[in-house]
Amino acid sequence: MRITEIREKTVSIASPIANAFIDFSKMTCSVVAVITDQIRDGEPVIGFGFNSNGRYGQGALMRERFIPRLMEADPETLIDATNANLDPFAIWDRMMINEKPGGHGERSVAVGTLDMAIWDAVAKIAGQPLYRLLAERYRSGVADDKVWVYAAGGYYHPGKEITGLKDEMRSYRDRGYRVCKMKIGLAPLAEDLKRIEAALEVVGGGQNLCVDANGRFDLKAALAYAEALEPYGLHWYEEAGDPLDYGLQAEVSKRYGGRMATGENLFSHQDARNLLRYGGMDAERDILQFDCALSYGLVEYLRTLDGMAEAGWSPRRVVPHGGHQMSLNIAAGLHLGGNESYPDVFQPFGGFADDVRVEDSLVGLPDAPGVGFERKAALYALLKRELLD
Ligand SMILES: O=C([O-])CC(=O)C(=O)O
Ligand SMILES: [Mg+2]
Repeated sequence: MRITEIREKTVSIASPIANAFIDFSKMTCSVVAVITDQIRDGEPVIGFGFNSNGRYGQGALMRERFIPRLMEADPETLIDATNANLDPFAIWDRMMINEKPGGHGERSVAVGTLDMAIWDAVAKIAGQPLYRLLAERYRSGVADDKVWVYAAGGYYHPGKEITGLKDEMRSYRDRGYRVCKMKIGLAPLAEDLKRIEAALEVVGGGQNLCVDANGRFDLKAALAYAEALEPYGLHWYEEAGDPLDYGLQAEVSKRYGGRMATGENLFSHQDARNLLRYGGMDAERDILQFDCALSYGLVEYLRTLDGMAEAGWSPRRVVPHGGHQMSLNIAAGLHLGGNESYPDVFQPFGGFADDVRVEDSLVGLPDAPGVGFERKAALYALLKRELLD
């Protein structure tokens, strides 16, 4: 059993939206195909991956380091003999050979993208949906059959007035989402409060609205927002300050009475552990948002979850960033607390299988081998066009 070829391409996911820190006018994304010599239904097994959103395509790192390391390895060393399958852990170790510790940045995205494709191939070789394979290997067999999801959007957009924001939030609610998320921090506080109050008119109360500052605030601004937000009783207040400023997070956690969420820009189990050690977050109340695609993949995610358990955190406190099917599989298979969803933005990467409906903010997963990319027609068409044709 061996990987015969790995292909990668950078594609555009540009759009006119902006959060408090970046606009997405030049946003790109890596897509990869890991082609194996295994045959299922008369076709070679191919695993697909992509790098979520918000970090740019990582083709150069893959081409120069990670793909050659895998292709130069003795194929026997990348096999899981017990399960007669590829070994994602051996593959991860091989990709990370001669990489120094620390400084987790763009390489974690390159490795996370390849790792997604490896797990897709592993589940396809096993003939199982990934969430079931994960539940069998790591959670005594039973996957969740439904995952809680919330609708993320509420971006700043040229020409989008308050009525546009309300229409957007209403349309998420009409599509079965209970909790919705909107951006804050690009407008001044007073204007953001008007936007929040408008959204609250349509989502049915503070418990149904999250706000996301995308790491924009210094301590003073983060606290000013915390004080202004607290009376609304929001579902959560996300990424107030710089993702690595655990001191700021600890101070805001201490002063804000509601739930906080962060972690989408922490890319290693060491960074996640530092957040839990020094960020003052509450294991009974707060939410962690690590995204496997950005943070060295599922192999590293398992280490992050182990670190959380050691610190007394349940996996139910994790609701990953990214709105993609890989995190949805991890959520169902490893019993996380839910998953982000982008009903409208970052298409065709955001969103789940075409025939999956959201009901009362819950989604099921398709009964298809792998991650389920083939069950999302627009995404599968893109992967095929860019990587296989
Ligand atoms: O705007 C972004 O970069 C995405 C984001 O923060 C989220 O989905 O929470
Ligand atoms: Mg966010």
